[in-house]
Amino acid sequence: MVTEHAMDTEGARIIDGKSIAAAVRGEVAQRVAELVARGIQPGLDVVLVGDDPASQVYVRNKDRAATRAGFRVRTHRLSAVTSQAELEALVDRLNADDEVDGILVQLPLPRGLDSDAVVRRLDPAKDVDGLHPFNVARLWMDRPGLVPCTPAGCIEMLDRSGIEIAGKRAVVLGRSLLVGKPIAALLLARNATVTICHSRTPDPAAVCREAQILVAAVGRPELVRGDWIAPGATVLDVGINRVETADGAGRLVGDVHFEEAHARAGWVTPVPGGVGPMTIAMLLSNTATAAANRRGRTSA
Ligand SMILES: Nc1nc2c(c(=O)[nH]1)N[C@@H](CN(C=O)c1ccc(C(=O)N[C@@H](CCC(=O)O)C(=O)O)cc1)CN2
Ligand SMILES: [Mg+2]
Repeated sequence: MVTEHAMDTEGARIIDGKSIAAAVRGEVAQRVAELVARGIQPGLDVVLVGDDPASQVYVRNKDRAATRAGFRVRTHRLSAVTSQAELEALVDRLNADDEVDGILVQLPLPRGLDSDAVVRRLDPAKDVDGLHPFNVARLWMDRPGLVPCTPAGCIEMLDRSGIEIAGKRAVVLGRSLLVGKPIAALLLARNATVTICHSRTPDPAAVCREAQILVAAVGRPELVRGDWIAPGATVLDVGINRVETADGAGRLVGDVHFEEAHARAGWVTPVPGGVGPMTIAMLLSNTATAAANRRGRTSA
């Protein structure tokens, strides 16, 4: 699960998101099998609006991973000219369908559609993205609820790598509803001392250098350089940025300059193969939780 290195000589230890995600998916498959054995077939409905190429890949991967884990999966593909009323009518129908345990509306929605209104329309008990205001409030109140998938995946990676959170200084770069704010809430709930940096923070490098746990989620390719990182820190890179290369093939980079981080940090997540794969694994986990909660079983 974790690649061992002696930090002084070989650099940071790599937190292998691919293998941790595979372990989580295996555990979820077990929980689904237990539900099925009790006569409950958990179901996930994924909604994709428009033809954004990245979203199409993510939705296909969600469908495939959920099917493999034993969920009944339906993917609803709507055209880019779908109206707000049509989209909300679909959400209403899925809310009312007792066989639907989880509803995921892939983001971003095409321009002109109000994603906040769509998310508010979801039944919070089926909101497996953890974005409905009810679930956001539960998170900040330290109450059990559905938690956004990528931040939940970050915590899972720390826990499964044996990295202590309580008492640590944590810095989160970015304040999005999908990642920055919820990861800050989760770290706070685990008794870290949390600072959020954003585009108006003076000298973010100096703030980041204070971090024992640094989470980068700003969508700026390789913004975080080696000298932003305290020696031995844990660095979670949530960024997934496609950059051009001389050969025209392009490549994926995170918000962190990997080689420089590797030379300074104690632990680091790669891109690809770090935080990204955890997003879908935690979606499956949330869907199993939603199914167990909705159907009156808490053991799964
Ligand atoms: N409704 C939601 N929309 C979006 C979410 C989300 O959690 N809920 N997150 C992102 C996209 N996303 C899932 O939807 C996602 C992003 C990345 C990965 C992943 O496995 N990345 C790989 C690289 C994949 C590649 O080659 O592009 C990695 O990092 O190794 C999975 C899911 C925005 N929308
Ligand atoms: Mg990654």
